[in-house]
Amino acid sequence: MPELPERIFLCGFMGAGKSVIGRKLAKELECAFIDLDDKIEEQTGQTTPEIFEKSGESFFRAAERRALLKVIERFDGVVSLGGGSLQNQQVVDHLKINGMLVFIETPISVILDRISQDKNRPLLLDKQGNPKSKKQLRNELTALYEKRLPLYRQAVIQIENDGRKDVEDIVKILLKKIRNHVEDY
Ligand SMILES: Nc1ncnc2c1ncn2[C@@H]1O[C@H](COP(=O)(O)OP(=O)(O)O)[C@@H](O)[C@H]1O
Ligand SMILES: O=C(O)C1=C[C@@H](OP(=O)(O)O)[C@@H](O)[C@H](O)C1
Ligand SMILES: [Mg+2]
Repeated sequence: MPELPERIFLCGFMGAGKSVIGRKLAKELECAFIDLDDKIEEQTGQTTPEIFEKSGESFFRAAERRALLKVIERFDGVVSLGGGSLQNQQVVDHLKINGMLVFIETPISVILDRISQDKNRPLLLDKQGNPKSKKQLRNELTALYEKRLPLYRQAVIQIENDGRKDVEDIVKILLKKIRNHVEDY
C-alpha cells in the first residue's frame, strides 16, 4: 500500500460535515486531527463569534490564513478547514502542494436544515446577533456557495454528504476513495 499524503485537508461549505467527518477519518487512519477553527480560537484566545463581533470578518480571515500556514509547516494528519478557508487560488495551490484536498459536497437545502439555527457561525446571524430569516439565509448562502464552488471543485477527491448516509458510512466511503487515489497515483 503506497503511503498516504502527509496531510489530508477537508474543504466544503459551512455545515457540510468537515469537522465531524475529519475527526472520525483521523481516528480510522490512526493519525492526528486538527480543526482549523479550533486553531484560530486557540491562537487568538477568542471564540469565532467573538472575533467576528469585535474585530470583523477580515481580521478573522487574516487569522485563518496565519493558522493555516502554521498547520502546513508543523502538522501532519487530517485537517478540517473552515468553509471560507479556501480564500483564493493561491491558498488552494498551497494546499495542493502540501497535501490531499478533499471536497465534502452538501446541497444548500441540507445545510440550511443542519445549521440555520447555529449561533456559533457568525455568517448565519444578522447585525444584532439573531438568526437571519430562512429566505435571506437561503439567498445569501446560495450566492456564497456558488462563489466558492470553483475553489472547492479543485479538490482531487469529492464526496457527497447529503444527509442520506450517517457519518460512519461517509467515512468508510471516503477511506476507500483516498486509498484508491493513492494506489492509482
Ligand atoms: N451524514 C450526517 N448525518 C447526520 N448529521 C450530520 C452528517 N454530517 C454532518 N452532520 C451534522 O451536521 C452538523 C454540521 O457538521 P460539521 O462537521 O460541524 O460541519 P462543518 O465543519 O463542515 O461546518 C453537525 O451537527 C454534524 O453532526
Ligand atoms: O464559511 C465560512 O466562512 C465560515 C465557516 C466556519 O467553519 P465551518 O465551515 O466548519 O462551519 C468558520 O470558519 C467561520 O464561521 C466562517
Ligand atoms: Mg467545522
